Amino acid sequence: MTDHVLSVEEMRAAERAAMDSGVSEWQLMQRAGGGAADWIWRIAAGRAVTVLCGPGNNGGDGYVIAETLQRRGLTVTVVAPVEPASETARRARDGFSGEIAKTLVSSSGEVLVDCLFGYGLSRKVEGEFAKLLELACPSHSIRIAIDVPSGIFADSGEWLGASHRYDHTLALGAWKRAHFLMPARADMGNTRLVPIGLDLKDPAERLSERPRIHPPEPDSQKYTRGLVAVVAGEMPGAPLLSSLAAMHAGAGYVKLFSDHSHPDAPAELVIEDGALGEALDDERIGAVLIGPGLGRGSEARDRLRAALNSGHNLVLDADALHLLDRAMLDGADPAKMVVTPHDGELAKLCETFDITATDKRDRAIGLRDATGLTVLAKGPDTLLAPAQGGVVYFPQGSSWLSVAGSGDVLAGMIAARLAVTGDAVGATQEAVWLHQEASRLAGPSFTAGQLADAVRAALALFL
Ligand SMILES: NC(=O)C1=CN([C@@H]2O[C@H](COP(=O)(O)OP(=O)(O)OC[C@H]3O[C@@H](n4cnc5c(N)ncnc54)[C@H](O)[C@@H]3O)[C@@H](O)[C@H]2O)[C@@H](O)CC1
Ligand SMILES: [K+]
Repeated sequence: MTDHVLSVEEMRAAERAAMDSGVSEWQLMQRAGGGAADWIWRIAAGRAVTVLCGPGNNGGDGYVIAETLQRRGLTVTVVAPVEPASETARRARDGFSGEIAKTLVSSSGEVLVDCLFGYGLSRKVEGEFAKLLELACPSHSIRIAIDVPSGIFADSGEWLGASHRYDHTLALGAWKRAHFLMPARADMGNTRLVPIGLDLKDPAERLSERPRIHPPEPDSQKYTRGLVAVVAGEMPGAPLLSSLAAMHAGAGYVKLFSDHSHPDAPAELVIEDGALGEALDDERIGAVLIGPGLGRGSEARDRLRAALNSGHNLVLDADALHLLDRAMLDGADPAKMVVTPHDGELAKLCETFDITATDKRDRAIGLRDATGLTVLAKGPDTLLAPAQGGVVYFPQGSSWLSVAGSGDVLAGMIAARLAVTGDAVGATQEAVWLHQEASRLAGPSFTAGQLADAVRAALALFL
């Protein structure tokens, strides 16, 4: 299983379970160190390797890596400021046939392998360890972190001590939360998983699997293929962008409920003005999107109430997230709703619903638990807290997605996929993947309009 994302406690439990089933810690370390060495050997491509070994089993992995690479003919230097503290790490140290230095002798090198601390980091990295990283990281041209960069707290992704940038991070046995959370994620470079044969059951938290999107059924017609209603408000541009994205993301029919004139809208987009309550009273509607360009005045509030009371599947984004409160949710069905806050909107929602958590994952979970909503917390470390429980993480997306209107495009795609499938959690994941592929296809420095145009080609990659 490669999609589990484990907490430190769960990781320790998985390793204990492996040991209970007869696999020793030493065997696990051999698998971890041997698997990591395979990657490093390829990355190093003959260059000299410096391995930093800490006191715990992360350091133990380091000695296994060093011995494996040395036997394969690489020049290996091991630096270990302190003696191993665990029996298994001592055994690994004793199995290393080369010299062990206490400090870094040469101030420059080629490949750095950081095995000072893994998920056992329990406090800030200071003193000789901090100095060693300060010296070694900038002076090596390729930096590889084993399991997690030393100084990263594996459960939260925060740095305990100074941060350093790595080119590669090799996760051992299973992904940890830090592999998908900022700020850690930005400093890890390419991430790869080294399996060590753990038998992992039903993960509460996992990495989103690349989806398969199905073409319409042979007997489909425009209404059964998914009718999306995009509700506009004060500003005309954002809901138009959402509508365009929805049109390309597989919906059979997209209607924009707007009182603006929209001279730039394509002919295929049906624009209706007039009373919103009546317009939404159409049971063929598969999903409603409200929020982009909505505004925050009393009219916006009325439109949001109409959407919440419509009984349809609902995507709430942007301004709708500033207006939403407990009273508005009364009478609505949170199980049919997805909210898509970025960090600022998530903070506002947490204030509204009295959630005191400070980090992104805990806030998303807190909001989900307090409201029953499915929460997509957007950003460079987008994560999904489904109403049913658990957390879903995503592979790293393009940083070019940080452009105005990008969220409007994503919201439109979620609404489209939700109208097609009726499955809020599946639809949201499909849309995040489409968003990321569309950004790759759109090339660098795209506008949100160009991103929306690329959605159709992106969808073809998931059929
Ligand atoms: N337990 C197992 O079965 C396996 C563990 N593996 C490796 O073991 C790692 C976890 O091992 P450990 O639990 O020993 O933890 P670590 O190796 O991450 O570090 C723990 C040691 O460092 C000390 N320490 C923690 N924070 C410190 C700080 N800021 N300054 C100075 N000392 C500090 C602790 O007192 C302890 O001695 C994983 O990340 C992975 O690399 C792998 O070998 C796979 C198998
Ligand atoms: K490490």
